[in-house]
Amino acid sequence: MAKSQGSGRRGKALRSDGRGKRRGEDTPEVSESEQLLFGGPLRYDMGWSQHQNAFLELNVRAMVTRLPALLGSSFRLAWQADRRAARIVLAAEAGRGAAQAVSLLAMNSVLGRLISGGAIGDRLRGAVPVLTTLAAVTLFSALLRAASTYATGRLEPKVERVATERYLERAAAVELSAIEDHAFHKLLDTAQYGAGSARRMISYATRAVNALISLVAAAGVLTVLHPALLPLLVTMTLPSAWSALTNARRRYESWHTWVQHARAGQLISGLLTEPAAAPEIRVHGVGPFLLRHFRAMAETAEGEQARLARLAARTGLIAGAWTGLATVATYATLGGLLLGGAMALSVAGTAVIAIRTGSSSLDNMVLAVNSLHEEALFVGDLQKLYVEAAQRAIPVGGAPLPEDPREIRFENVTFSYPGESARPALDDVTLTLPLGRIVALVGENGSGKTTLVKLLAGLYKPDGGRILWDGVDAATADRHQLAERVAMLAQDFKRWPFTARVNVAVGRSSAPLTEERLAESLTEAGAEEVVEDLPRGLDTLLARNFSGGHELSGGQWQRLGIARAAYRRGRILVVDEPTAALDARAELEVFEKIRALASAGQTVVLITHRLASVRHADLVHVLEQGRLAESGTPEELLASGGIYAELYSLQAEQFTTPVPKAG
Ligand SMILES: Nc1ncnc2c1ncn2[C@@H]1O[C@H](COP(=O)(O)OP(=O)(O)OP(=O)(O)O)[C@@H](O)[C@H]1O
Repeated sequence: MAKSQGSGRRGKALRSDGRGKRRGEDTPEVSESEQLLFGGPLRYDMGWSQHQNAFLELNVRAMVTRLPALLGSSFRLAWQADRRAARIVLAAEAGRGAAQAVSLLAMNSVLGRLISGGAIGDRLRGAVPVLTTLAAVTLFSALLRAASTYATGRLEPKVERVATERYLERAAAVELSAIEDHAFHKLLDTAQYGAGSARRMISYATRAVNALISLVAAAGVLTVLHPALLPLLVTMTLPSAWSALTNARRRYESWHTWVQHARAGQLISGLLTEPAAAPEIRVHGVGPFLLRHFRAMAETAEGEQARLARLAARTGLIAGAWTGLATVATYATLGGLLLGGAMALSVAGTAVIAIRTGSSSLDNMVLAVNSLHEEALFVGDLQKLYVEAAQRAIPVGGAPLPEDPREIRFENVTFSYPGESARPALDDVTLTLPLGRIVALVGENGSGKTTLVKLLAGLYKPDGGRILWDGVDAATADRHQLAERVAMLAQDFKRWPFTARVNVAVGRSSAPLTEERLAESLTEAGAEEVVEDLPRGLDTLLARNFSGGHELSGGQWQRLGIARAAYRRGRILVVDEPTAALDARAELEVFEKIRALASAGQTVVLITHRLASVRHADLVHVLEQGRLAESGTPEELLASGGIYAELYSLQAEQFTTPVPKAG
């Protein structure tokens, strides 16, 4: 990656993973492994392309013109995080620059006195006051350096924390549709590097400011000594600036080209160690297959590193030769000025020191600005995310929803997921969910049941039609209130890697945890036994990968999930396939519990394929291909001989049809 200094996560990604064979130096091909994983050479746009060319356009002129903007944005980041520390850094760095100018002038005076005529003792005595000043300035500069180091050390983690917190806060506040949107997710991915970059920008900006001030000091002193000396400083420093920029640009280009390869390598190494893949890796012997691909990728990565090293060595040689020539020219000019009597020996001595200081400052500045520019690209992604996340945030406020609505009505609701699909997930659906009852949603796979409850919970907005809570349109309602009234046990509910207690109480994490409510919820869900069997009861960590962690079976998790939904105490309880992982006895028990919840006045919206369990529902809506096909009580639907009756008898037949004898 194009890191000019330090390692950084992006540099690491390329070092550990790599690149494939090359057609030419700048047009690398993609390895077989990469094609295997992503289905084609570099078609997978990683989102980096947003600033792909920004860095490639960078040259000495661009670097200089962009410097004020870069320093400005670093300062803004620092200012937002800690104003006091930002002021200290700025003042200390300005002070150090001034101290450097004073030191150079003092040095000139010391040399002048030492070289002048007279007894050596007198000359030394004459230099003492200036030497004392020099010592005081050096001490002052050291103190300033310490202050700057301390303040930068305080600033950096704060800047990163502020940026990360804002990133996470904004990411958590966007609509579900944004999280599921491929483009937004890509931005989320890219922007995650922004906070680290913001942190690094602080130290690079400090270095750049410091180098800039000492450069100005050295240049100022040189101009005072002799106007011909300034161009010499520039000539000596240009080669290293060119070499630093060329190498950085190459690394950046290489990283852009190989970022996907790096990700593929990481993906493979992750697969080899993750617990979820472990059984199949062992039983199906997938390990050697994955390892083979990993090795191939690592080898191509090494090849890329070698190529970059070769080019860097060549550039270094050219720059070294150029610097050597420039140095000879500089000293020859100084010699000429001395010989011609245009410059005193003491001035020449100071000039040599100033040129050395100035050229090392310029070197440092090039490196710092180079890195600053690169980090700024990633901070730019983060800022873009902030803006987009704010645009896609769940709205705050809205019309109040009735506390205890009598019914929720879907009126001609149509909804399609983004992307291509043959038909809408919900197509002109009109139905009613009377509150305080059990309403079952039934239908074949993909008929739109889960989509319907997601719309009910406000996770998506209808493309057409309305969802009315006693006449209040959910689209304009207060989303916070809407979520408050819903408890949801999704099909793929989250198995939080926390304790059993937290896994239940997370159902309402905004309120303080109450043991009484926890115990009630466990009873309502029939999950007491699950907890009793845990080695440390409710305090057992449910994350097998941690020491002391424990894993539950699918059915046990499902009971905890029901307990979580019960703990939430939402007016409407949505349960999507609550018994899929339960044994027959547990299933009966869970439906009993759900019935009990409904008779306590809670509305239950139940999605299940187990039609025997639907018999106890007050109302059944049957969906087919996104449309409402039938509605009624289970008895009415059975009597009408429609889809429900057909699915019901298919399931019933499974138990009554004799199993054909083998052979
Ligand atoms: N997040 C999503 N993005 C895109 N399409 C989706 C998404 N979720 C569901 N779909 C599509 O929407 C349609 C309805 O899916 P839905 O999950 O609502 O069906 P379902 O009736 O709950 O199915 P099942 O019984 O299998 O759970 C399907 O065609 C599915 O492919």
